[in-house]
Amino acid sequence: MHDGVLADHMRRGFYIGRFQPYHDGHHRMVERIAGEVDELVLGIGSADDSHTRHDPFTAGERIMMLTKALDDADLVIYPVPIEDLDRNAVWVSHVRSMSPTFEIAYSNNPLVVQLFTEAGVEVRQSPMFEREKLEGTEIRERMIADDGWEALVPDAVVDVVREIGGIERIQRVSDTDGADSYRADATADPE
Ligand SMILES: Nc1ncnc2c1ncn2[C@@H]1O[C@H](COP(=O)(O)OP(=O)(O)OP(=O)(O)O)[C@@H](O)[C@H]1O
Ligand SMILES: NC(=O)c1ccc[n+]([C@@H]2O[C@H](COP(=O)(O)O)[C@@H](O)[C@H]2O)c1
Repeated sequence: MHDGVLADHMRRGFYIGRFQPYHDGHHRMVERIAGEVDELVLGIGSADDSHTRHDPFTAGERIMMLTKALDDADLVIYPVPIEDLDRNAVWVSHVRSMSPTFEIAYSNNPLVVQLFTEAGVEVRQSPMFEREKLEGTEIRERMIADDGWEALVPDAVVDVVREIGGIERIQRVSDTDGADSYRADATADPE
């Protein structure tokens, strides 16, 4: 089939987040997006970050979370890891180089909105859903306390977090964050 014909009938969106973890706020946003596009690229932002209090989960683990959570959705999804760059000015080109093509970008992140808008990409925002609790930072704090986080993420995400030992990991790395913990001698005297 000719590309132009396909584009006339099918819309593909792009939604990027760190998804640390993928939670019910993200899920509600994707459900809303599903009413507007046929296919959705899910950009796994800061893809190379993991094993810290702020970014506990690897790109692969985040792919598992959102793929399983969206198993029943009436939407074709393409999870694509996107590493960070030092230069915001070329970030949209970087995204495009990694992603299937898309017509609409979805984000509530002001920098992401700014960069896509400057690049001439249509950007759509959504309301924030129950933001007082549907926030990655709040959910990670609850994971560290292992108290009440399960109700704020899709059931499939609970399963993935349990499968990968995610609670033990975030508890452990949140104790050692700030130390150069990948170096065995990080706390040793440099002399
Ligand atoms: N509750 C929510 N309702 C609607 N959109 C949300 C909600 N939470 C996050 N988003 C949006 O989803 C995108 C990805 O967000 P992100 O992965 O940073 O989650 P977060 O909850 O803001 O996490 P963190 O606290 O770790 O920054 C952003 O555009 C963000 O504004
Ligand atoms: N210069 C860059 O690398 C650049 C610019 C804008 C957004 N991002 C990334 O896009 C993602 C945006 O997601 P959030 O809305 O979850 O913050 C983050 O991972 C952020 O680091 C990276």
